[in-house]
Amino acid sequence: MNSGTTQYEWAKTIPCRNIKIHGYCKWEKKGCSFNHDDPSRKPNSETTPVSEPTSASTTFSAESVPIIKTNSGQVKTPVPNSSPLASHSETADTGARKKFNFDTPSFTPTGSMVSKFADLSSKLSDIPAFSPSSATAVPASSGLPFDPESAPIFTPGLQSEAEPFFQQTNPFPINYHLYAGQPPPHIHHHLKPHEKTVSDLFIPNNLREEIQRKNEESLRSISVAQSGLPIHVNQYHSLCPIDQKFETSAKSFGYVSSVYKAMSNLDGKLYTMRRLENVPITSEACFRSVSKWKSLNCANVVKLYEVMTTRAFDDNSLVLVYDYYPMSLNLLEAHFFKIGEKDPELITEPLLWSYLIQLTNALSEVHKAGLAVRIFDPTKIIVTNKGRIRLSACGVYDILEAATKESPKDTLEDLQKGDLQGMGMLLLDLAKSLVFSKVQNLGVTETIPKLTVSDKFKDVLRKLTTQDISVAQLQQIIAPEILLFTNGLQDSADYMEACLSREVENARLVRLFAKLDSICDRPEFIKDGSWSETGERYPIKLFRDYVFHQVDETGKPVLDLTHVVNCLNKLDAGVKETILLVSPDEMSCLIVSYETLRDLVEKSFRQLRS
Ligand SMILES: Nc1ncnc2c1ncn2[C@@H]1O[C@H](COP(=O)(O)OP(=O)(O)OP(=O)(O)O)[C@@H](O)[C@H]1O
Repeated sequence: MNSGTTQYEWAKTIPCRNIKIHGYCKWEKKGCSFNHDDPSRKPNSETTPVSEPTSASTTFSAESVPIIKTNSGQVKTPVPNSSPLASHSETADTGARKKFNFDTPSFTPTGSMVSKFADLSSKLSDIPAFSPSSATAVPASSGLPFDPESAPIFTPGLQSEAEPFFQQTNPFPINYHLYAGQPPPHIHHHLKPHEKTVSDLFIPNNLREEIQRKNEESLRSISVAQSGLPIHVNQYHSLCPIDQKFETSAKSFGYVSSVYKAMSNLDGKLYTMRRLENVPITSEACFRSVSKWKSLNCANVVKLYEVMTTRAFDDNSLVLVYDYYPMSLNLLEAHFFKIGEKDPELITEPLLWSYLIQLTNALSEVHKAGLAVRIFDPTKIIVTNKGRIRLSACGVYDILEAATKESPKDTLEDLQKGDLQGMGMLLLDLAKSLVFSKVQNLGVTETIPKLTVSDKFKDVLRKLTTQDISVAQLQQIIAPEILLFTNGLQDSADYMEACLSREVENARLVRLFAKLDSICDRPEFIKDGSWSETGERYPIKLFRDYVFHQVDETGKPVLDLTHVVNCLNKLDAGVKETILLVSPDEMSCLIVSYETLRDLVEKSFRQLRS
């Protein structure tokens, strides 16, 4: 065909089918012989800017995501059967014109996303809002007009002409590394009051690392073939030695003992098993005190759950089951040995006061329960957290004594007095490590004056080790220090709460991640276009792209954590704010609110589960 000439006169009266089908004819001025005087056409419709929002968007129904087939055969954008768009004067009467056509003058990027957004932002008010409507899919032929090609990528924050980049809606500087180390302190100095680093969004790295290490330690396991341990001991399985020394000498209790981590088959929780080999348990009477120990709840005593005898280890073992505290070390290991890379922690006077207060608390509770601790061995007190100690082998002596003796030698009162003295001796031993001169061979009364601690602490040590003092009297003497300690505990609780509040969003975000990923791109539904290529899942899929797969004007991935967190929080909250979602090929777009998206996610996830 020659441009500008009409070759076929007979065709002049026949309406051009391109106009019927596509809304315009791109050969109109280039030689097309057919009649282009379609009364429904507006002048220059073929030159309408492709980024014109009125022709760029469509509305979308939550309950039913109607389906349109594009010319390329792809099943595409949903169109509602009743929507604000239907009453739009231009779109209502030019339904056919706005169907997508590959021959439509193609969208030409204007250089950057900035200009695209700038065009769009001024027209935002023209984009009809999404309103959930019917649950029935609307066939393509009855679909509302939609020109996907002219729908630019859109980010809701781009309302301001002056601030066109969507990243600018984000309140924080971008940091792509979730777990990047803390920036050097001087960086903080230059931050404006409203500015934060990504690390401010999460719990401090050292705390996170500590918790992760504990989790790792909890998950550590060893095969039965390697450990030579039984597959299970009653309901406890997955036994793993905690004490790595594998010593077989009888130490603290006069019996060879070992400590294992084990999982209960009943509740799936981890417990600590203390096993003593070949204990001559002859009757149930040996376990007389066990019920009292089991009912004792104290923050400074490791809780005892169960005591049993077993032949699972091919001997007559006595097994005591306690709470499990991953990564804990006993006092000896914590302060006097280098364990792996960890140097022993220095003992200071504030730490000694803290230990004294915690042990006094333990004694007080134990004595109130009509029991006695009886052992103040530094290996039988564990440090479960920084500065937090717990008595770890309670109840063992009571059982051993009952198993080996006819009747107890000491009365409960004597044993309880002995506890105070035992505690004093333990603290004295710890305090000795502060002294550089040789005090090891001196008696108690000569050693105390040589200690490099305050007079008050020396006085307490003297009272504990050489005088008759009750727990109540001790509590009175150390009351001011208890208050100081309580103050520190409250500060620590506040700090932990603050850390927790930083991470509190993360749990719900993970749940959302899980849901989104469970719904989108399911391999078994790949052939079922109605699962995620159309229908109710399609907006979810587009939303996922909107959150995670944004690119900048050069096509480079935009890795903006704050955008991800913002979007997911809004989705979780189901806010009414609407966003425009555009398919990766820019052929489909839809406006949908977070509220609707949330309902869709919930509904689709429920469908998966049903
Ligand atoms: N409840 C517990 N949770 C976690 N770890 C614990 C617990 N009780 C003890 N441990 C740890 O187990 C390890 C061994 O403990 P302990 O020294 O009491 O056992 P042992 O060496 O077998 O005793 P013994 O001195 O009688 O030989 C220590 O590192 C201790 O911190």
